[in-house]
Amino acid sequence: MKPIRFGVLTVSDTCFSKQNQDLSGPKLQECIRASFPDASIIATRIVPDEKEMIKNALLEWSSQGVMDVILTTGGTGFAQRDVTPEATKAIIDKEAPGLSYAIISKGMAVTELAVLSRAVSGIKNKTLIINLPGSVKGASESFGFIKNVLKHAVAHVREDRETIKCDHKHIRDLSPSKVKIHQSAYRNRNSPYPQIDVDVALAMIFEKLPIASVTECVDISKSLCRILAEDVYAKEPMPPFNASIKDGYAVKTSDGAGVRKVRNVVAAGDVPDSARPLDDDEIVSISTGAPVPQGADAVVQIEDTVLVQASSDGSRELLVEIKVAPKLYQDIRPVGSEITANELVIHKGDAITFGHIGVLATLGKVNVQVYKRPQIGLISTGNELQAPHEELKPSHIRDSNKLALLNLLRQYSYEASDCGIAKDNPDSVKKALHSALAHYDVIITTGGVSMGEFDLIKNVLEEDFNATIHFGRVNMKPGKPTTFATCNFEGKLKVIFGLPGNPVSAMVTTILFVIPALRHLENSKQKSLPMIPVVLGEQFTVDPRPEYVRVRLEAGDNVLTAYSVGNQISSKINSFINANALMLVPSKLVHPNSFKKGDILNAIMLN
Ligand SMILES: Nc1nc2c(c(=O)[nH]1)N[C@H]1C(S)=C(S)[C@@H](COP(=O)(O)OP(=O)(O)OC[C@H]3O[C@@H](n4cnc5c(N)ncnc54)[C@H](O)[C@@H]3O)O[C@H]1N2
Ligand code: MOO
Ligand SMILES: [Mg+2]
Repeated sequence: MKPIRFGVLTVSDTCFSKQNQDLSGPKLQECIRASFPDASIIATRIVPDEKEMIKNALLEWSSQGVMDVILTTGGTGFAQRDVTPEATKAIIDKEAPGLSYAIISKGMAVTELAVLSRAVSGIKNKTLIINLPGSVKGASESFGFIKNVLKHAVAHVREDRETIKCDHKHIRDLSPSKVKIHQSAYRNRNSPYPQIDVDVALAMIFEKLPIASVTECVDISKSLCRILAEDVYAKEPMPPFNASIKDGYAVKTSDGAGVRKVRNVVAAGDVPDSARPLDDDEIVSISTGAPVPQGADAVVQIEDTVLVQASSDGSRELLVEIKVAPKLYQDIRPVGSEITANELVIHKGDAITFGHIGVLATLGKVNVQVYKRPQIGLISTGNELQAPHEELKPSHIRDSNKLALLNLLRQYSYEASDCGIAKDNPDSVKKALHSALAHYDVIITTGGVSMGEFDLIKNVLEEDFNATIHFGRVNMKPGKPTTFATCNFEGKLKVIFGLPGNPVSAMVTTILFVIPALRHLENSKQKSLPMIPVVLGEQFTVDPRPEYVRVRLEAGDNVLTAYSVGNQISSKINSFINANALMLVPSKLVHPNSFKKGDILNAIMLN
């Protein structure tokens, strides 16, 4: 469906007369942008509590066919001058009372005073008009109560049958999950998923996921870490003129050493007099970065000169002695000596660093084409989970995975959105996944992927979303039950990483699988994180599974030495506090004995 086009009309005498600042209008714009990122806000306006002026604004906006929704804020109360509902009623073709009813009834859960609203909603031409309260809190809360039905409402007003059909399918899809857990006595006693190696799992991810072909234009200031989708050429040479490398004097080498007349001063940014090239025995006082005047072919640094005569007030140098005979072109950066005009300076496929951004700024290129990134949603699962700010109830723990993973992703430059906490029952898992799949391309869940009767992610993905589970177990410690699946949701390929619930397992598998997958999806050349050799500072025991051990690397003479941060159990989230690397200790099946102090293994740097 085409993005929704909004108008926001603030109705207030005091805001109109500028006695008060309009806060509700801007707040509603913020709410619109947050809930409908691709929507456009066609117009905003402030009118006084005058029925005719409100009517005129609504009529003007709804007659042009450019606005789908007009939100009004203010003038819905019992005061004598509150006339927004009357103005709205006077111009609409049809009422849509359900919207106002929803606002009032849901508002009553917040404050009893919501019953005092007289707000009206209705349709004029092809525009839906909704009255919202005047307070910032009331306006934003009320918008929150109806925002979920707006898309569907607009589709109806536009008579967009395709969207309506699709929305109805959504609603059907939200029927209870097909997964039944009452016969759990007969559940699998062994995992049906083969335990594959990490590199096989990674190869499978790269094989199943497409690389980005769609690009978007971004401002260079927002392009850090993005993958460039165009070759960048220089329009102009750099430097654009012959520039001095030193503070000193622009001279003619043919004059050699000796006393010279100082003709004038050329500072950085000055344009030298091109009509009068430098004469013999003349020099020009010049700053670093200033253009070298015509006729000069070298710069002599001030350290190699002596003042011979100054003006009587000391403000100007008249005669200066050049002590050392200059060499041709010394201390001059010739035009184009760093970048030539039309040169290919940055290549398509590069990951943009601060250095690239500096070059782009130099070239005057303010926007660049980069590959589109997937939108990422994060779901925690577990009946035991509470939000970090909550007092712990018996048998509960706080959800640490959500914030740890959001920020781990951020550390690798990816932004993800919080898609809530699902309970360990099929309906709740289905609901959370459904809403995440509707909004995001890559969904990361934590918890619920192992062997327990309440580990439901894999079943719900298969049964309710017809997902293909490409792998459901990996030969690694921690992270064994890591699950990778794809599904088709409304014609789009969606990617699901079902990560183990144990906090360390979730973080390690994000580093090993999710970051490379995200990089692959955005066409990055560097997918997996590089491993570097490190020297063991102590003995490390071996496990049947290849183990990713949190270690502290200490820099010594040309080597990094690894020490364990202690207990490596996958629930111990604080083991990340002193760790700066993940070191791979190969499986006992490959290397039966412990690794000794001085042995060399490979590690991924964490920070
Ligand atoms: N019979 C078996 N049991 C288990 C196996 C197995 O192979 N056979 N594998 C173990 C391994 S290895 C792991 S890892 C865990 C993975 O468990 P799940 O992914 O099913 O996760 P949960 O059971 O939901 O939770 C595990 C653990 O993590 C805590 N948790 C969950 N979510 C969060 C969160 N958001 N923040 C903080 N902590 C969280 C949860 O309370 C549990 O303690 O399974 C083993 N079992
Ligand atoms: O794989 Mo689990 O992550 O060993 O604890
Ligand atoms: Mg479990």
